[in-house]
Amino acid sequence: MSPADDRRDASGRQRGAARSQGRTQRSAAAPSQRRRGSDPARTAAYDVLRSVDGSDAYANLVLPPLLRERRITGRDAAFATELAYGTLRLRGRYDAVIAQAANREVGTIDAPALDVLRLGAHQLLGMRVPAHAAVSETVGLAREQLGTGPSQFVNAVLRTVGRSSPHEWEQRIRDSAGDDELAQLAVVQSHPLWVVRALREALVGNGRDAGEIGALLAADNAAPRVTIVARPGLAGTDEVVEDAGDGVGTVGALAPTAVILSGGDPAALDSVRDGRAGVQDEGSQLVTLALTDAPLDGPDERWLDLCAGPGGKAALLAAVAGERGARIVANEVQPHRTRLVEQALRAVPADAVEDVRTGDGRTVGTDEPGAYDRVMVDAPCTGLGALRRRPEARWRRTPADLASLSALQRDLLVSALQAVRPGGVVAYVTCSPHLVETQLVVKDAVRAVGRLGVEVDHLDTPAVVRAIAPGGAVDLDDTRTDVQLWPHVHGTDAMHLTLLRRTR
Ligand SMILES: C[S@@+](CC[C@H](N)C(=O)[O-])C[C@H]1O[C@@H](n2cnc3c(N)ncnc32)[C@H](O)[C@@H]1O
Repeated sequence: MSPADDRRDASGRQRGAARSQGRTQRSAAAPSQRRRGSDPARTAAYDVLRSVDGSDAYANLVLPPLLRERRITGRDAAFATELAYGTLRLRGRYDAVIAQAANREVGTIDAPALDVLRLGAHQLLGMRVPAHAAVSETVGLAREQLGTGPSQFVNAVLRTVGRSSPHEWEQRIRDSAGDDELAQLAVVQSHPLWVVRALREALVGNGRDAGEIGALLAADNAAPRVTIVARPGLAGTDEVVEDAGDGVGTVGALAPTAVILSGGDPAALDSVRDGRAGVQDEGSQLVTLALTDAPLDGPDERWLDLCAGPGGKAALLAAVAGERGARIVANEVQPHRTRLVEQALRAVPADAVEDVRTGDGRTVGTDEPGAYDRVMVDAPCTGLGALRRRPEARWRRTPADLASLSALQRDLLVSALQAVRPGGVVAYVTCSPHLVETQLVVKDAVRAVGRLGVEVDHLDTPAVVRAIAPGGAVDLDDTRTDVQLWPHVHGTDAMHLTLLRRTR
């Protein structure tokens, strides 16, 4: 268990460069508000955990408006974010610690008290907040939210947690998981066991070493870097780097459109505000550019994004289409997400966008057979490749999701292969490396369209991807025709990409 950062002040806030340079930014709340009751940042993190547990909310949708509404900014906002997201990611690990420290199953602890304990455990074991501050502030939160009785329980359990080091707790919870190495990894690296097994199979199925599983799980537990896409023809990477300020932005190593930020608020950048750039994982950029660069036979004028919401890939596709004199149709099944696509496309020249529409992508292939030159299928999936970004997702998904999602994925890919004309190309993309959602879906869909008289070639996807990356140095399995990216190898989400060219 490696602490996220050990430079914390007595209240637990990170002591960063800004502070040493005298550029500290305090909460916008008045001092009287800041000190009244428990700490606003911890209360915000607690409220996020309660919404996630109690109302099935998504942390990344709940936290930002809550911080804005309570006027929590600067270091306090960063602390609340790390506390909420880190606690959600490492919930499995902390529950094992809490069960031992409380000497009872976590299922017997009231859910609100358990959330407070998880927050306390993350401060003590994951954030290296000084023990006295972590315990007293968290007990104060428990007293305010739950009353005196529960706060005494929280106090006793957190004192026990704080008496041992992160390393000692790791040893204990590993021992409690028995002899199975994957079960030990599941508890120490805080992933459901079925996810650990599926990710290990995905590594092996993509020609990687099963022994990488520990590094992959650890990478899922680290906060992802903020990555910006500079949309071609609208903004250059140099412009975004300059916009980000001194030493904050560096150009990505994988996608020529990517800028990695070391800090700051991406929404504050001019280019992001006006839609010439956007926040987008570098792997997502790479797979999108791969579709635009995949070799095709014949005209290259009309592109389709079949599952476009909220529009990150559509905006990149449209920017490239604009440069090449092509135009895109963006389709999305959920009306509110179609509106997000429109918003994402606001800076793209109007003649690069033919239509943004709401519809079921599964019928496009029969409604408009052979109508497109390039088609993106960024299919709805379990998101097991983006666990860094969606802190609670790993606890929500179940193996049962795979059956319904893979049937939908297959139908969407079949539709795309009918919608593309012979000679055109289709990109099948997921932010999951699960073999059922990737290799098996492609195999099933290719077989299914074969029965409809549609034939396809597998393009050399690694070669297309390598040609895009500056310097070409991407660690890929060249014995395969598809590409699987990994957080622990590429620093991206675990995006899957298969490029197919229709031949008949
Ligand atoms: C992985 S997301 C796409 C992300 C998007 N390409 C981006 O980069 O912003 C999958 C999308 O597919 C949509 N979807 C689900 N079922 C669909 C269907 N039958 N037809 C079209 N879109 C569908 C979901 O609503 C979701 O917005």
